[in-house]
Amino acid sequence: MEYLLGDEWRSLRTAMETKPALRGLRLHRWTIEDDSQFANPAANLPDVPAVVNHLRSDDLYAIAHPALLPHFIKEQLGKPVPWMDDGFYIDVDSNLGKTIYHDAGAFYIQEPSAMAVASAVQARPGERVLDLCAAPGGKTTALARSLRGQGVLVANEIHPVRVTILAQNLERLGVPAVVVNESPERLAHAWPEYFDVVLVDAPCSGEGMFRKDDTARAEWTPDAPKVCALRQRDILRNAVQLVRPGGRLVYSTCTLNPIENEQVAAWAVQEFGLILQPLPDWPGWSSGRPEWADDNPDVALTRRLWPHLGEGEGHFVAAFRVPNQIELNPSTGLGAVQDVKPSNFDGGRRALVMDRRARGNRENGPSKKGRSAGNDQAVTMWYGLMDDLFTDHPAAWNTPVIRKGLLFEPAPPDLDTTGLKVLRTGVCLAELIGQRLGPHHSLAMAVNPGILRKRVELSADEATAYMAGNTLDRPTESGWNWLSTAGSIPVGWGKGVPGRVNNAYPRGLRRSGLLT
Ligand SMILES: C[S@@+](CC[C@H](N)C(=O)[O-])C[C@H]1O[C@@H](n2cnc3c(N)ncnc32)[C@H](O)[C@@H]1O
Repeated sequence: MEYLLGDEWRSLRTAMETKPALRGLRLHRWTIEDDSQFANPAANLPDVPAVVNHLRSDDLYAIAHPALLPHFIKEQLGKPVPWMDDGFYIDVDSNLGKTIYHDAGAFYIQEPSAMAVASAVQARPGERVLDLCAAPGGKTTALARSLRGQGVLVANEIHPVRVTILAQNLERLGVPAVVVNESPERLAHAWPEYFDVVLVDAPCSGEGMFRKDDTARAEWTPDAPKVCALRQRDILRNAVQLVRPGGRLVYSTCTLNPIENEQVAAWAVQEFGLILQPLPDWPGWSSGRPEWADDNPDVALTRRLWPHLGEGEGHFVAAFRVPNQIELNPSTGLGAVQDVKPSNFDGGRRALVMDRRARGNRENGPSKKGRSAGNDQAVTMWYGLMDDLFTDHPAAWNTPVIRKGLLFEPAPPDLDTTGLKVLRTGVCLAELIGQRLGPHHSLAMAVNPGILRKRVELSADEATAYMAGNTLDRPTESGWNWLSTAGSIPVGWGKGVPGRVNNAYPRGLRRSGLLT
């Protein structure tokens, strides 16, 4: 970096060595945009169904809704992160991660520069979006919020342990995504050209995280950038095949060297004919450096977030449009990875023209696999449970997918998941406990409150007791009740019996002493 940056190197070094890493959060279930209308705390909270309708036309999830932010949260929000709606800086010592609001998925704690990535994706309601390297889920949850519950969201993570952390975070934030544990290559074969937009938030050498993360520093080696760049090119080769003609591909890293940044972006332009798209100039963002790659002037459309120029850690983002017809290099060759000192790319490329439009997408109905008499009985119980819980429900819930005693929302009808390692096809709706069927915690976190028959709003102290696993001593309607706090932020299910509410909060999630 000293060689590349010249005099500027000293500022970067000082920023990395002497300034603390910055922290941030994104409000997920609250939004600040309509906050003014709730300026008077005595004013009634908005009626939930009306709010949901305001945000969403015909879908049934309620990821974000305007509600009064508890004081405790509001006073810990610093200045807004300019490039992310409802993104804020928070104190480095903030204890917001130890609150009931955190465990209720009301916000996601995310490093401010990392928020740049979802903002560059610009997912729109109704789009088909794939987050290809998704764990632990920071970007997936932001993408979900942009989609407002409309469209298709698939989150993939190749690592078998990290994918479960991803699934847990998506459950907590009520994100109804399909979650898969696959290699990009297998997905490229399964879902060619299915997505409007694919995000590759690539595994990288992590140099941008050096002041935040000791492990990133400890694991770095001089070879890391080149090794990572080969992997990044491999992932991109598959990612490109997942995007529909004319769709978008966003590539990001949290590292500083150009081998994994400008040079990968320039390579993708050369290799696949991708077209770099402009990205905004938010305060502290700067252009990518064509001279650190192949001098393609379009590389200046990529964006760098430098720790010494902006308020956040180091990041790189490139947004591409995928052309209508794509040329793939038939060799397995991922191309030579350049040294830091740029050399010219080999322009002569052997082209294999794939007519992407000829292949089309495969249509298929819900899988019949795994249906048995026991499953039919579970579905009958599920219909009874739905009548008990809801006044209305999405049509897809009539055909749940049943696996290992759990009932899931089916995958979107044109997304064929046969043969793939799928953790969930959508929200987990219910679980068999012995001979009985109960609503799953994921459903409590994702459901639109407007369709529920029985709801109980808990005080902050009651929510703390509930999340620690306690029974609530208060009368309520008998049977399953949906419990919420802080103006319809979900906390889970409780079963009403005379004089009290029995606790159905999953044992693995219980925590004592959460703050309010
Ligand atoms: C930078 S992290 C993703 C962070 C995530 N997008 C977020 O915002 O929370 C990169 C991820 O890529 C995964 N990964 C590693 N090797 C991979 C490969 N060959 N193909 C796809 N993903 C890979 C890692 O396990 C890791 O979870």
